Parts: sequence; structure tokens; C-alpha cells
Amino acid sequence: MHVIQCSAKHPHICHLDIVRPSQGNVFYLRAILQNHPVKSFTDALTVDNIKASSFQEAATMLGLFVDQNKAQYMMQEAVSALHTPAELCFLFLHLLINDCIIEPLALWQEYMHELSKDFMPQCSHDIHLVGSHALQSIGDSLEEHGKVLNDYGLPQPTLPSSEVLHEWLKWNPLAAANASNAHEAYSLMTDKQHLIFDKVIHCAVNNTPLCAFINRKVGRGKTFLINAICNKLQSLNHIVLPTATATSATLLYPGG
Ligand SMILES: Nc1ncnc2c1ncn2[C@@H]1O[C@H](COP(=O)(O)OP(=O)(O)OP(=O)(O)O)[C@@H](O)[C@H]1O
Repeated sequence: MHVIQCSAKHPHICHLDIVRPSQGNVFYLRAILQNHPVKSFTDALTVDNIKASSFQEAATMLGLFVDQNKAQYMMQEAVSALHTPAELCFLFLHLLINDCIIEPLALWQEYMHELSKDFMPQCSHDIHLVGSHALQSIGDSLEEHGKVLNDYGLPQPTLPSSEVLHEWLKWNPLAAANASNAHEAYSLMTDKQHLIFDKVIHCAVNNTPLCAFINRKVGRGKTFLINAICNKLQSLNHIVLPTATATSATLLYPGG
């Protein structure tokens, strides 16, 4: 809705309903009315005493779509008018299937945050997951129109399996705390503990297989070291699956 006040002396207030770009000339007439008060249709078509052949041409002559194309214009207006993420996704879908978006990927990247907000709580605000969920939802809706994300150069959602998702959502919110725990433990470690810690983290981060056997007498810091390794890897968004021969022993480790 847009309100125009033509003159302070003689106020005229009007409401402009949302018009989709696929409605053609009416969309451009609305854009003109949003930016310039006019007295008649002819007035709306006339720019600097030159009469345009269409409202689209008049809007272009007024420079309304110089910085933004019509899809950006619509998205920006919808975001400014505080439309819900679901409504924004519906608008994005409508613009896609009506071929109103010149560069779908660029528009997606520009408005990904606004389009994905509904998925934030269930994804612990993980930007990657949130975006993938929104893409998945848009992709599902596109299928109803016989289209797929790929038709518009949009990326495929990369949603992990439910087990992986469960681990991510469990540990991601604790990443900062785990990083701090690992950092504190590292500052207390002996040289031998440092050596093992560095080796394990290096192999895990670089996807290098490692089979290590750590043996020391009772109370010499094996559990302390493994806990620090688990904390560090979990803070780096790695999934750690600690196991032990005795069930109760796994409880000594985070995630065991
Ligand atoms: N580098 C260190 N700095 C400070 N405290 C440490 C360090 N290494 C171990 N500790 C502490 O020493 C105690 C014993 O360590 P830990 O439980 O890790 O030993 P362990 O080798 O796993 O013992 P067990 O063989 O009985 O399981 C714990 O309180 C632990 O916090």
C-alpha cells in the first residue's frame, strides 16, 4: 500500500494495491503513481512534455528502473512493507515462473536472508542450512509448475541426512563454548598432550585417516586430552562419535 499526498492545501489520499509485474502496463502505471502524482492517464504518460507510448516507456523515461529491474523493485517493496518470509518466497516464485527476473541467482543471493527467515529457529540460525531449507521449499513449489531450480540457475539445496542434521543442530549452538574449553585445555596441556592434540586435529581437518593408540597410566590425562580434542572438533562443526568398550566409559566424553 502506498499513500500519496498531492498538495498540503488540498490533500488527496489514495491507496495503491500491490500489482504483479506480470500484469504488464498496470505494474508500470502503479510505479509511476508511487513516485509522481498525476492528474490523468495522459499526464502519467507524459514526461518532460513528451508523451510516451506506454506506461512502461514513461516509467523508463522517468528513470524508475535505472538502478533496479522490476523484480528487484518488487522484492524491495515487499521487504520494506514487512511482508512475511512465506509471502516473499511466494513473490519470488511468481517472479521466477513469469520470467520477470533477469538474474535469478543474483536476486536469490540479495534476498536470501529475508526469504529464509522462517527456517531460522529450526536450523539454529545456521546460515547454510537456513538457505538450503528455503531453496528446498522454493524448489518444491517450482515442481508444481513443471520447473526445477536448475532451470533458473539456482543452486541445489544441500541438506544433510537427518542424523547429520541432528548432530549439527546439537553442537553448532555450543561451538563458541567448545572452542573456549578446547583453548583453555590446550593452554594447560603437557608437551606430549600437545603433540597428540595437534596430530589428531590436523588429520581430522585435512581428512587424513589416523589410527592412534594413546596409552598411559591411570590419571595421566588421557580423558582430559580426548575431551579437548572432541571440544575442538565440535567447535569446528565436525561430527565426533566417541565410543568405548564399556557403555559407561563413553559418558566421559562429550557426545559419547
Ligand atoms: N594437562 C593437564 N592440565 C591440568 N589438568 C590435567 C591435565 N591433564 C589431566 N589433568 C587432570 O588430571 C586428572 C586426571 O586426568 P584424566 O581423568 O584425564 O586421566 P586419565 O588418564 O583419563 O585417567 P584414567 O586412566 O583413570 O581414565 C583430571 O582431573 C584432569 O582434569
